[in-house]
Amino acid sequence: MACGGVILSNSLSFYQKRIVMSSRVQEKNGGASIPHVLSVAGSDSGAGAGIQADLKTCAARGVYCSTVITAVTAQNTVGVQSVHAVPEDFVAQQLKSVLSDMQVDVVKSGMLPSVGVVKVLLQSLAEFSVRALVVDPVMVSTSGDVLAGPSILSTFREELLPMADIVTPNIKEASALLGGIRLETVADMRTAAELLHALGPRNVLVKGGDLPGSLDAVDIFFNGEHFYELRSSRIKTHNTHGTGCTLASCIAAELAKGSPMLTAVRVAKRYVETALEYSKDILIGNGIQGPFDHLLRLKSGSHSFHRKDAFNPSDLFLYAVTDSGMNKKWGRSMVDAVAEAIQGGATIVQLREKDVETRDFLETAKSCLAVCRSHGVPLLINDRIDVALASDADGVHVGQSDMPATVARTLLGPEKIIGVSCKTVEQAQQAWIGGADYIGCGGVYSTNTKANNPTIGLDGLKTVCSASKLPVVAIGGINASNAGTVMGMGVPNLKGVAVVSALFDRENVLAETKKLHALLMEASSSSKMQ
Ligand SMILES: Cc1ncc(COP(=O)(O)OP(=O)(O)O)c(N)n1
Ligand SMILES: Cc1ncsc1CCOP(=O)(O)O
Ligand SMILES: [Mg+2]
Repeated sequence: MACGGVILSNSLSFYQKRIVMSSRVQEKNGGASIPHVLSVAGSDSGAGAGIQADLKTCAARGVYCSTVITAVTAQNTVGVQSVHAVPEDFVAQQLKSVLSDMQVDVVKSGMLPSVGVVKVLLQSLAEFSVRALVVDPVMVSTSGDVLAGPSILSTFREELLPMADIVTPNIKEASALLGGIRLETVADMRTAAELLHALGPRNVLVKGGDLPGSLDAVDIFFNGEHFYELRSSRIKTHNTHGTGCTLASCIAAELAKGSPMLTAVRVAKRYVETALEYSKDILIGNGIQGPFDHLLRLKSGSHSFHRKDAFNPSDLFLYAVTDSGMNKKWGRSMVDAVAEAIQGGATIVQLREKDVETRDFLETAKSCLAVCRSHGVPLLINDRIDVALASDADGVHVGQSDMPATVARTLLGPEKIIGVSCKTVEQAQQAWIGGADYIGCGGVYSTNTKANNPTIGLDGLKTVCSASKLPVVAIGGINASNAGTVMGMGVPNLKGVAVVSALFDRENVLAETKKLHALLMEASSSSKMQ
């Protein structure tokens, strides 16, 4: 592949391409480049899915989006009434117009209605290199209408997927791509992800939104080495038309901004979940599946531009609590430690700084917040409501002798996350009444990190979890040797573990976080199978 005098081989990884391409952009422009996604997809007249969803998603994520229209559909919230495929040579002309002129970072493909259109796209990608290709293998609309027939499957499998940096099928699409195999469980989704990966894409995300009988929406991400089970709460709403297009274009947008693949996927899932939650009651059209509001602005009575992401209990899965003493001992800054923990799989971060000056605490909070935000990971502040407010962190964690949850809620407002430490069922009940979002329960085991903290053991943890109306994270003396036991118990409401020394009183935060993440994944999936 050649473009602008730079040869970009398909065998280069996304990261290698990023380095080569960013130097090229600087050479060409001598200035800042604008993240740019090209959406190659069908038009949806109802504007919930397709090109329209991609444009709105990229706008919401601060990324420029150009468009190549492959088909024009007449559709609404009832279904697809008619499809008019754009002639292949005209698709080719659109691709040439965009790619020969503009610096596209990532191509996202959606509806590709014929083998000819797939081939035209692949030819264009051979002529004009881009950093990444995100393939949403659209086959059937959410209303059940066929958008790409079975004749295209072998071209997808043999020619398109090997070029993809990520492919994002739902269960039906994954099954169709794999010759109709039955996909009924999360274990089946893992198998499908592995089989699809063998067809050549660098990463696979099998979306489990249609999986029956699960409370959470579970997606399986596989990068050829590791599986990640990505959970988000299932939002009760009919306004889900266009979620697949939106997820894929948000992944493309985050990649265009420079995020690593897993981060892009996590951010995209959170974005879709936030938009669905925000839009769950809006009414557009008379059909059974409505569109949602990508820009979070249309709800009647709501005129605020910014709305924080809703709290997601699955964020408690691997909860990293900082300690500047430990990080100093190992010679690293707080920001570096937090960045490594997130890279290793931490799903939420709490700054717990007992002995720092307020001004330093605030500066650290702001720097860590920038890292957390860029990865879609919430940042909480321990004890200090003032620091949380001043830094605009995502919330606070308070104990039984800190600010009561009700007061914290009044000070912070409805959108911030509040966690409360509880050792007993009564405290858990109070936390719920006070408007907390989750409880931290422990110390489960003894620890040197917090002095004079009686342990409650696994039995105490089980008792509180079973009675709690809020999601729970376990804390206290948890490390690689016992995290599996804690998560493997499979008690109700227990969503994860919070750890300090097992991550930060170690030489290699990244490796320790990865190890703990893998152990938790294994324990939680085996407890679900019991
Ligand atoms: C997730 C989580 N759970 C419990 C605690 C302990 O909070 P607290 O009881 O207020 O004790 P300190 O951490 O402030 O010493 C926590 N920090 N995080
Ligand atoms: C803050 C806190 N609250 C209860 S135990 C504890 C300390 C947990 O630290 P570690 O994970 O190092 O045992
Ligand atoms: Mg406290």
